[in-house]
Amino acid sequence: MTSARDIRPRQDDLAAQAQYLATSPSASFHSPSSHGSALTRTIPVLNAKHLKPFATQDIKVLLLENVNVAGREILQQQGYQVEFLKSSLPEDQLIEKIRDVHVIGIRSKTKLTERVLKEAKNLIVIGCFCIGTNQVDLQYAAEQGIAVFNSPFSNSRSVAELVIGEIIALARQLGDRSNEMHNGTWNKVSNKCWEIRGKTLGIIGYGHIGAQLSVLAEAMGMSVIFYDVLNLMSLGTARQVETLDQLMAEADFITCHVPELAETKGMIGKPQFEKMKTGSYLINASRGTVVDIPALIDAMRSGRVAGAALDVYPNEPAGNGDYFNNELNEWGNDLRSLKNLILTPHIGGSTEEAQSAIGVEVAQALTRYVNEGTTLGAVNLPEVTLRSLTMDEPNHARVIYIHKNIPGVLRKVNEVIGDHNVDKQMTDSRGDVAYLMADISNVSAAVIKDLYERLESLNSRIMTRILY
Ligand SMILES: NC(=O)c1ccc[n+]([C@@H]2O[C@H](COP(=O)([O-])OP(=O)(O)OC[C@H]3O[C@@H](n4cnc5c(N)ncnc54)[C@H](O)[C@@H]3O)[C@@H](O)[C@H]2O)c1
Ligand SMILES: O=C(O)CC[C@@H](O)C(=O)O
Repeated sequence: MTSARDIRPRQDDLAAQAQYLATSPSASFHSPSSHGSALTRTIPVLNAKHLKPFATQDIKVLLLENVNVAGREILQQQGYQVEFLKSSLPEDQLIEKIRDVHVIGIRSKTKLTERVLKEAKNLIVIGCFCIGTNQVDLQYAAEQGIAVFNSPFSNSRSVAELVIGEIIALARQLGDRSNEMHNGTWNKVSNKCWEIRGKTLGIIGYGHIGAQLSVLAEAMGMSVIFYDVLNLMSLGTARQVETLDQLMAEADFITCHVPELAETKGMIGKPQFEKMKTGSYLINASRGTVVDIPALIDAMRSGRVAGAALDVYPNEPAGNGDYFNNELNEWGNDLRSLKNLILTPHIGGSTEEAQSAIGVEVAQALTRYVNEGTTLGAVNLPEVTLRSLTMDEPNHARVIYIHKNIPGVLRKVNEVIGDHNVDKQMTDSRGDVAYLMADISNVSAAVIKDLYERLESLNSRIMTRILY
């Protein structure tokens, strides 16, 4: 039995359910991941009972944007109905599809706005198979009781390696020399081509990617400075600077690794370019809104910026093809006309290693959430977990009550569950939303139905699920 959102309860009695669970195909769920994924955050319980709130084949999953096969397989092995599409969908088609599904998996392109999520009447969980979660209205999702998971660092190394490659490529004008050779021109020059040894790298945003990059850059003889809103421990001999202006003025190479936020929108614009040293370089592999591209074009034309690498853009196509044109971004042709400018199609995290690690990590988080209600790693709900029920506890039920964080709720919930034997319980809140999990023993199907209906009738209710 689960939420009022219309996933219907199985009619089996509990004994039959236990029998079904014992032979469930979900054994892979507890197998260890080779990439140290989120799974390692939970302690596996021997003889754990796999809670299945409903026939797994009734769970509908929509995967967009070519989610990696490793993730797809984990969801398919659960018995869920998995629909897979290579690209994202236009909003009207997305709304049509999302009405029907319980789980959606996306990457950076699909925008799950309030308008889209309003139509998602059955949705219980969103998986962002990437780092960024700016494409989802996290607050609105939380208010609807929809959990959101991502993969916080599985592609960080891939991005850091790409940036290292770009620093050298820009310093040596590799893109231009290669283009010339492709066009039959031999142009053997050293003018304004540099070693990176001894140069200063300025990192904006010293999180997972920025810190990884810092270590790699120092290993190649660069000096590293960084700017971050948080006061952070510097790795190696890197040095935190106090202002963005200071970083812009000191660095030879500047690279952006901040999330898309209201405060980071247009954070590198005309005033910042004017602070840069003449002949310095800019790299952006964070989000397309962080750099003002017309201002970059001006700075490159004036010679202030000697080269740049862009991996992300304010508007990106839904899928692969001939779409990077002026219709998408009006400055496209101006950008293409510039020398020593590396343009890549948002591939910072696109390596085999990163994509399969992300696939496994996010698919496991989704499976754990659907089957056990565990929110560890959720980016918009409080992190709540209870140790797994075991096969020796066949008549237990797990109550999950997602509710508004208002005074007096726990008293009312305890009036409902307090007549039963509550083995364990955990509750936590995050902003306006709270998440309660309680394991109750010796319950019959009739009791479960009664508990469910009483919790659903409370005015604090956002979503009730009972797993057994
Ligand atoms: N190109 C790609 O394929 C690709 C791949 C992965 C991530 N990304 C993007 O890169 C971003 C950074 O990734 P991460 O894993 O390093 O994130 P992170 O959260 O680990 O680090 C971000 C850092 O930015 C800092 N920050 C936030 N706002 C800031 C501001 N206004 N000024 C200065 N610093 C600020 C934070 O304090 C934090 O230290 C992601 O949010 C994502 O959008 C792109
Ligand atoms: O794979 C993607 O679409 C996004 C990659 C990257 O920007 C991320 O946020 O992890």
